[in-house]
Amino acid sequence: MINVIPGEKIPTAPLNTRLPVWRIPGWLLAFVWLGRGTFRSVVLTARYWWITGPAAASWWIADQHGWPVLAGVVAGLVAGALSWWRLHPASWLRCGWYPLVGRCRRLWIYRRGWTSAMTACGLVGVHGGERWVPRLLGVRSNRWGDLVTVRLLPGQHPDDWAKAAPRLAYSFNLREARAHTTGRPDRVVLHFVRRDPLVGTVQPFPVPASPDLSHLQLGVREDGTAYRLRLTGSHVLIAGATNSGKGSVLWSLLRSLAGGIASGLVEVWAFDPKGGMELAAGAPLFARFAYDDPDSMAGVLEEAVKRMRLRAARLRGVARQHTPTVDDPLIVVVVDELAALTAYLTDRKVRDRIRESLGLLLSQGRAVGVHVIAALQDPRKDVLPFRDLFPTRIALRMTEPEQADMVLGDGARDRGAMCDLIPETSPGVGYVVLDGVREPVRVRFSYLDDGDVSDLAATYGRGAAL
Ligand SMILES: Nc1ncnc2c1ncn2[C@@H]1O[C@H](COP(=O)(O)OP(=O)(O)OP(=O)(O)O)[C@@H](O)[C@H]1O
Repeated sequence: MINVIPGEKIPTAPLNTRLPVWRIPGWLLAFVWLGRGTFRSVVLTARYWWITGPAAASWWIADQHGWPVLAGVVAGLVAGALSWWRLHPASWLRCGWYPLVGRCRRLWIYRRGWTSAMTACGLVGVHGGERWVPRLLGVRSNRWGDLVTVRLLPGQHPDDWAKAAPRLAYSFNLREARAHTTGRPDRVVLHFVRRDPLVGTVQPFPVPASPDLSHLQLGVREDGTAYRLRLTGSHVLIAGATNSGKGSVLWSLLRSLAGGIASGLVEVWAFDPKGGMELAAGAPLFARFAYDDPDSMAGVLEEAVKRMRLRAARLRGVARQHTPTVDDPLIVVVVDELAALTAYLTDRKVRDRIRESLGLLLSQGRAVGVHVIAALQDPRKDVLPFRDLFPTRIALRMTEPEQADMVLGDGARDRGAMCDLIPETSPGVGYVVLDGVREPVRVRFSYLDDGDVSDLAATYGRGAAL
């Protein structure tokens, strides 16, 4: 029997030639090895100049001037570093300490275990019978973690690294890591978390007198920097299981707007279908406050739609984006539990009225300064039509792995949004997608206790409850 394979055969070797046998003398081999060894030593000396440079200088000083002089120079350098740290800690940390930590961790932690970690996590490529390990390009450290830049191998995608990131973290004896894309398509940055800045409660931030609607500070990111939300031209959906801290997101947002509420530039219309439990303490901050009675909530929402339509008619042909003024303020519609209005209501007529109004506000409100901020416990299909109308989405702790994708978009969990793994002991921690950044970012929102909420209402409230 003959096997006939329909295809082109790839020759094992393009040209079969028999090479003559060369006899290489031993002295030539020794010479080549010596040359290679010298070249490698020079490369290593140059690469690790920050170790070889000071070592050579110390040796020279000790040789030329003796050990006491070397001890004096070292003491002087330590004193200089200490005074720099005392006088200007920020620049010392940025330009002195963290670069040194980054170099040491690159050498001692990442370089040492690199090949074994890459192999164990399936990131090694095989080509022509040889194994190729991705190149480690650099390590930058800060107070909270290390940013490790890596060059991708042909055929790799940043998603491969995002999936492997949790296992890489454990390979380097850390708990968390995330992979981020960079401006260059051949690189990824692995963010290894050494100390979690989100472990402790984040205190409320100072209230700006006039809120910057494109940079409202609501929390802290896992690299220790501030998380700022862009409300201009957006609606915000906050999803999370019960006790995940949805209230803290709402209150952080209301606090960041409080200066505008007091000056009349911002009007908050609050809806608390759970009977006013969550939002009642802030009633003086709200221009409208509807709770409990679905019929009255439907009425207030219809009023918001009317305002939006009048404003849209006024702005048509004049401006493409509304600018808030005291006479024509920004309207922020806050809904504490969206599904209670759109899915769980038994009165079908009222539910349809509410659905229609919300749909109109969400689809037409952004440009005319009417923004919806809604919290949601269960991001299932009942609220699906509305979910897609929220450009900004925040996913707190969830009960099911697939819920992160439902809120933040397909593939969000694979890219690092492990909402189901957020511990119950970390309320207010969640994931957000930032403008222009592919991978979700972990943040913790500031927490206002009952006293903070009452103070906020007393200081910035306008007292117009329905
Ligand atoms: N950002 C935060 N930092 C620290 N603790 C928080 C934070 N947010 C909430 N908590 C704590 O978690 C508890 C539950 O928070 P919260 O009521 O905001 O959750 P929720 O998601 O709104 O719950 P529910 O769905 O039941 O309304 C709070 O009483 C508070 O003790």
